[in-house]
Amino acid sequence: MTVIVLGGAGYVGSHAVEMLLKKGYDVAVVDNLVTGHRAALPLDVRFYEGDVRDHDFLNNVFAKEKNIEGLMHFCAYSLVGESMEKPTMYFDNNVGGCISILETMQKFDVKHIVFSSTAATFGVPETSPITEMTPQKPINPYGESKLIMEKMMQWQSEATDMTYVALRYFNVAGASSDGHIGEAHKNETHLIPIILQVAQGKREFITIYGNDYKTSDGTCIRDYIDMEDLINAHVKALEYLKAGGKSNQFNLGSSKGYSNLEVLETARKVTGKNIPSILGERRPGDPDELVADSTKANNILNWHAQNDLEHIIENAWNWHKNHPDLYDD
Ligand SMILES: NC(=O)c1ccc[n+]([C@@H]2O[C@H](COP(=O)([O-])OP(=O)(O)OC[C@H]3O[C@@H](n4cnc5c(N)ncnc54)[C@H](O)[C@@H]3O)[C@@H](O)[C@H]2O)c1
Ligand SMILES: O=c1ccn([C@@H]2O[C@H](COP(=O)(O)OP(=O)(O)O[C@H]3O[C@H](CO)[C@H](O)[C@H](O)[C@H]3O)[C@@H](O)[C@H]2O)c(=O)[nH]1
Repeated sequence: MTVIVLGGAGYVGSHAVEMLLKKGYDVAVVDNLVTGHRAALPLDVRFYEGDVRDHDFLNNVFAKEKNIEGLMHFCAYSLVGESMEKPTMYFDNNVGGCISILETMQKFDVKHIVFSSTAATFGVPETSPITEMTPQKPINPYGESKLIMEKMMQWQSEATDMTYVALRYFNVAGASSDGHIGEAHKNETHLIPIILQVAQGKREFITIYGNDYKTSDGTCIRDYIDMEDLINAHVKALEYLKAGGKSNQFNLGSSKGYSNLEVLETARKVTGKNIPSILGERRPGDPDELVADSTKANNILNWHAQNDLEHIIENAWNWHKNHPDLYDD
């Protein structure tokens, strides 16, 4: 039985492929490489290059991969700032891709899908930490597109016998512990990899966006989740669905928040580098604090984050040091 990983050449998807293979699953990967890297995948994995919005392409893949027990779906555009400038591009790819995937699942009677949602579906929450009962009120097209995807999955699961799990990631970071794959976004905007690029000497300084937020030191607070913990949750979610679990949604984080300055200090400690920083303006659309309450994932999936921020940065630093040019493609 096969698991198809859609978006498997991306940052999160490539770590999912690695863990599924390690655990003995048969894996096939679909990716159009718009932001992904072929080099992030093992050479011998079955790889289909194409766009999930292309119905004929996806039909051909599903027809070839006969015994599909489930999908993991990572394909998306996922930059908040870019989504504010190009909303239709985000709805086209994220929602359009989801329509095509759900239709193809139905046609080929594929029963289960685990997919990436995001803390960005919550917008600026009124309370913290954020549970699954917290109202979802996205404040940008990216978060809105992911909320629409969640709702499409829900309606489709009511209309057919497919089941899904939406995993709402908080801030994903880190790399595989053996150091051979890691975060290699073509257009990097995330805090930890940018800080590590400064530590490597590839950038002069990190700009910390704003210090007048309603937090202890004035900088934003985020909840960082380790890549390997995150992928573990995907495997548990797939097994939960295969065992007959009902469609569900889970918030995934460590349940502990770190301010941007605390992240910077931890990176200085891990790398032993000075890492110069300057203070900049607030970045539009940044909530003060996003911290997950992952009790539900613990109760139902028997999942909790095991690795702390220091471990996350150690693995990320290991990857960045050993891959100064990231992937070569
Ligand atoms: N990285 C984070 O902190 C974070 C947080 C919350 C949610 N997410 C979600 O997790 C998922 C993976 O994120 P990532 O950081 O690995 O991003 P990524 O850009 O590295 O990976 C996305 C992958 O999907 C592929 N893709 C995109 N559109 C496609 C299409 N139409 N057809 C085929 N392939 C397509 C890309 O080429 C890429 O390989 C995304 O859905 C993102 O929204 C990420
Ligand atoms: O150069 C930088 C980059 C980021 N930041 C700050 O660092 C914090 C974290 O920013 P990231 O860009 O690393 O991550 P986000 O919190 O914006 O977003 C990430 O986590 C979200 C959920 O929490 C969504 O899932 C989203 O897709 C994902 O990119 C924010 O306060 C941001 O302003 C800086 O100060 N300087």
